[in-house]
Amino acid sequence: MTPETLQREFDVIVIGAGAVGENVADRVVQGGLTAVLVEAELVGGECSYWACIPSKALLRPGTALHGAQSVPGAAEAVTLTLDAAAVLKRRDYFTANWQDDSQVKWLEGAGIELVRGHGWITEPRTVEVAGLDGNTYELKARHAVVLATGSTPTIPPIDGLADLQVWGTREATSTKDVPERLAVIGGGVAGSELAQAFARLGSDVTLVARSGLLGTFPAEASKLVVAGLRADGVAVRLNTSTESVRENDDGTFTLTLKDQTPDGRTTVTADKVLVSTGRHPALEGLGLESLGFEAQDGQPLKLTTDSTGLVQGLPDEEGQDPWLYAVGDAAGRNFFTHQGKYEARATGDAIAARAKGELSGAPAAWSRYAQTANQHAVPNVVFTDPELAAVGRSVERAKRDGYNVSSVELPIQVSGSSLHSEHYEGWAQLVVDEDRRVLLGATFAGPDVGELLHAATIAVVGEVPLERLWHAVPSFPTVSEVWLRLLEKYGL
Ligand SMILES: Cc1cc2nc3c(=O)[nH]c(=O)nc-3n(C[C@H](O)[C@H](O)[C@H](O)COP(=O)(O)OP(=O)(O)OC[C@H]3O[C@@H](n4cnc5c(N)ncnc54)[C@H](O)[C@@H]3O)c2cc1C
Ligand SMILES: NC(=O)c1ccc[n+]([C@@H]2O[C@H](COP(=O)([O-])OP(=O)(O)OC[C@H]3O[C@@H](n4cnc5c(N)ncnc54)[C@H](O)[C@@H]3O)[C@@H](O)[C@H]2O)c1
Repeated sequence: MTPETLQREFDVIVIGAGAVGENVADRVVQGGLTAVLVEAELVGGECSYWACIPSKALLRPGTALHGAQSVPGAAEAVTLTLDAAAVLKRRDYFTANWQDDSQVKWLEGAGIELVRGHGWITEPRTVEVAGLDGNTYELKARHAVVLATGSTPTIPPIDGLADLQVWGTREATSTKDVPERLAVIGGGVAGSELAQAFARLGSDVTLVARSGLLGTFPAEASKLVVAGLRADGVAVRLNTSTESVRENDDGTFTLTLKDQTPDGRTTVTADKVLVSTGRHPALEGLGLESLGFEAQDGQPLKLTTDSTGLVQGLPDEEGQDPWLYAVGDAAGRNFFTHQGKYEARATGDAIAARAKGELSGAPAAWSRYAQTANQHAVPNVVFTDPELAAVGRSVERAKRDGYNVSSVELPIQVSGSSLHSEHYEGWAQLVVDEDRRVLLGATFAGPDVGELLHAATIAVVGEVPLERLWHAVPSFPTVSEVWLRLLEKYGL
């Protein structure tokens, strides 16, 4: 077939059909507009095939097994270790074997068009797509173009690394085999979760963190995860930088680590090396330079968006609505699926409202068009065992933002936690705005605390006065009773 150039017009063009792009398109169509999604790989994006879903599928069996092993009576019934092949098979099920048919079907049902290929902006409201079918598509947007292109791994400048075929999180989450020895560089969320997943699947894991583990959490919380990883046999090397990585003749890798040993250096040999040292917005090759956006100081390009996701820095056009938006990882504010989808809902609704003349200028905070929670209440859970869960401001962040802050902390020791498992260890913290006596943030660490988080998110978003929160009685005997203990310790 001779390749063709096809011209199409839509109300809204969304580049990137990850969870975030899908949600923008859905809201736009629900708002009465037409939308096309442009996707270069799989509809569903990183989260469905290489990130949240497969990583949680790899973690959950180990957490379930450890849960049973931690309860006398059940522990006696557990006589074997994880069946790695069965875990990988279940992971394959959750990623639909890296086929996106069901997501495509969903798009069809939702009335969203799909063009498969790599897209980039050629001029305002115009996107060209090098179609995977060999055709070129020239797409025009009557109202908006949305960048929902996700993020790409940031590769650290470690000697030797650039030349080697090491694992990123994609290779780790989609692996068909469990390596005998795995070295993980990066002590953030992905590194901690995947180190534990592979340790429990049978790998001999070394996790190298240049400072503390999970450094964005309070130290009392993250140290419980360090203990959990070490209990699973992970060699957690804190305050250790990776000087070089080399491939050996037998295909294994040797890392030279700079640490506090008398020699100042040690080496670790592994069959696979996972690099999980953060991500940055995927904004390259999108034609943004033609609009005047340039990367600064050798750093990856970053955009600034307003509360509706509108990209800042483009000239106003007389009589025209603004047209360029960025959401989810591409917007570079939060790298979480749930928060990206929240942004997508607000952005999709704002685009539809602007198109219908129902919204002009900036929307009111907390209206359906504004991503106000981004400033106050971003929840996140680290799915290690024990888990970490946090929402809102930390004490340090609240102080920096000028709040009159106090905090209250406790080990989680309630009837619910004793019943949950033998030797339950947990920690909880509330961050309080003393002027308004409302919560600014909360952190929980411990087995299964992820499910405690939404109560805290509601309290922060609702700005529930502590005196009223006191009347939210946690059921007995749940781990949630830690809320009562925290409020009592606070003085209520
Ligand atoms: C290992 C790992 C585990 C994670 N676990 C969690 C978790 O448990 N919970 C959580 O909330 N978050 C988690 N995250 C973060 C989460 O995966 C991301 O925040 C989320 O995927 C972002 O969604 P998105 O739609 O913005 O981007 P993506 O899912 O990356 O989708 C972007 C899409 O755009 C496409 N694209 C990019 N450029 C173009 C182009 N020029 N033309 C056409 N298509 C293009 C890509 O192919 C991709 O499909 C995890 C991340 C990692 C790495
Ligand atoms: N459960 C979840 O919600 C979940 C799970 C995994 C990933 N994610 C998201 O995916 C994103 C990427 O995850 P991630 O763990 O790669 O990022 P991250 O930002 O959580 O952690 C990156 C880690 O790498 C370290 N690092 C950076 N440069 C380094 C260098 N040169 N040498 C050694 N260490 C270095 C940082 O200090 C940090 O500890 C995160 O922002 C997170 O939001 C979320």
